Amino acid sequence: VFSRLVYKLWLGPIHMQQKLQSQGLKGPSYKLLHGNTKEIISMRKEAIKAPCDLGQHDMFPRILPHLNTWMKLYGKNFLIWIGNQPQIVVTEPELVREILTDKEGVYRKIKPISHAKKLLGDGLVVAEGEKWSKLRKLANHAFHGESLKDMVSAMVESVDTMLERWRYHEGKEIEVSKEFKLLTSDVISRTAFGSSYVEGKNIFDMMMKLGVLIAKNTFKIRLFGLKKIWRSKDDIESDKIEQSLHDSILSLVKKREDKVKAGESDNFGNDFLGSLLKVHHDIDPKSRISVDDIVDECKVFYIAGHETTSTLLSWTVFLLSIFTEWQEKARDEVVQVFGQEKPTAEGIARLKILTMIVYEALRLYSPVLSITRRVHRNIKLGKYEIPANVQVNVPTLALHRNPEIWGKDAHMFKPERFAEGLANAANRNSMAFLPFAAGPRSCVGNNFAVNEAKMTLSMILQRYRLALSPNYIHAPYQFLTVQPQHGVQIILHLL
Ligand code: HEM
Repeated sequence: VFSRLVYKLWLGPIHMQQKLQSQGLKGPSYKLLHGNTKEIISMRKEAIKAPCDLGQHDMFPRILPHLNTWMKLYGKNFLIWIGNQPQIVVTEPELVREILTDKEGVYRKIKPISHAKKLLGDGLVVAEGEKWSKLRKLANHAFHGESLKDMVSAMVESVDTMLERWRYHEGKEIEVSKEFKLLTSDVISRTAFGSSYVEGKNIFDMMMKLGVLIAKNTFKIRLFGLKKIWRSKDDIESDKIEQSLHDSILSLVKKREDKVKAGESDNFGNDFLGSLLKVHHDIDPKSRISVDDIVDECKVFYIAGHETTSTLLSWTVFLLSIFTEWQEKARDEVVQVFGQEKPTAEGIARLKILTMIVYEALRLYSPVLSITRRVHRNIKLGKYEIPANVQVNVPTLALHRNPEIWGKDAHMFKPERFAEGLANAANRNSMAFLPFAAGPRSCVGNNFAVNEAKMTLSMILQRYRLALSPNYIHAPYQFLTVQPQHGVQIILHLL
């Protein structure tokens, strides 16, 4: 046991470090047990001590200061250590393409552990192989094409409910990031699960509590096997939350099933939950999914379906409130397309300026910071020979602000970059803009999120002129996604 431990914690990492360094993959040196996590934690603490200047839109040095420092020292691709786990940070677009477009299953998802496992289970975000194909097919159907068009009226209803609350803040300040959390929770509840935010409120509350535990324990190194003999206060709490979360989602599922059993409905419904239940009851056992799969899938869509989009909305409103010329342009376009009528799916697709603004917000304030994979077997990545079980980490923000791709003004808000469409931005480099990743595991909710954001912004712009409150403090920080730490305070001027 002792010699295995010595190998795992010291000789193995040192040997791996030499092997990778000899190929040119340099990086901060491995430290016993912690790897580089202590340095990472202290650099991150230091970087967020003071707020940013309002004109600073390059978040990389603030949110990922360790990568910013090490990129300067070690180049575009380098090696870091998360505990005794080697991780290669990759920012070269050609290598990123090899990783994200892999069809042979070499670059696999990392199975979440501890509190993250309780949040995501084994749903679509982490599933692999046949299970992934089955779940992805269901989600593709539920969140694309015609299904998306059918969701428009539910989205409009949710935005209407939010704007009703905003009436009490006209001419005054409102903190919009909280509002957008409520809104996006309501939208995903209505569109995917046929309920309202109020019904799903305890589910969202529990997920946020798990989110807090994940954030608190990120980079905490636990000795292998220790968990089996000693459980921390956070472990015990997250066990309890996981159980309650499971029970709450199950009761939502049962409610839908009971309606069919009682003859109140002749099918499980056309929304995402309905399609999951249909597959659960499929006559072909090979096609079926279990109840636990349904619960995990609901968890994934509750969390992925609202947290990211609310962050996107907060940053876009922040940007519109300081770049008022773009706010005016976007409003002119919205009024031209919809007048004062409610947005429609066809009209949303015609909003060119608003799309450019949303893309530029996603480039600068990308809600998801990085994409991580585990190398399943020995593989050649560009010129590097990567051994199995090494992780690769693509910090998408590093590509989004790369001046070699985007030009010297990469750190500035310039929606005109996207004037010729997504494919023609960034010198047609398709790996330069990755807010939704790319390849087979790219975001299944991409169109849903962009539609929801454009719909919400259209309805806000039809009614209000947005001005940034002097109380706003510019402090992007990471909590699951990249959030405005102190919210986004906006003054609403009725038009
Ligand atoms: C602005 C909003 C959003 C952003 C920036 C975003 C970003 C991402 C990214 C970067 C990934 C890839 C993660 C990886 O490969 O490690 C991803 C995957 C995923 N996203 Fe999103 N997302 C957004 C909205 C949504 C919404 C609204 C939903 C659900 C309705 C959703 C559901 C998912 C799912 C299920 C996956 C996993 C797909 C798979 O592995 O096959 N996302 N998202």
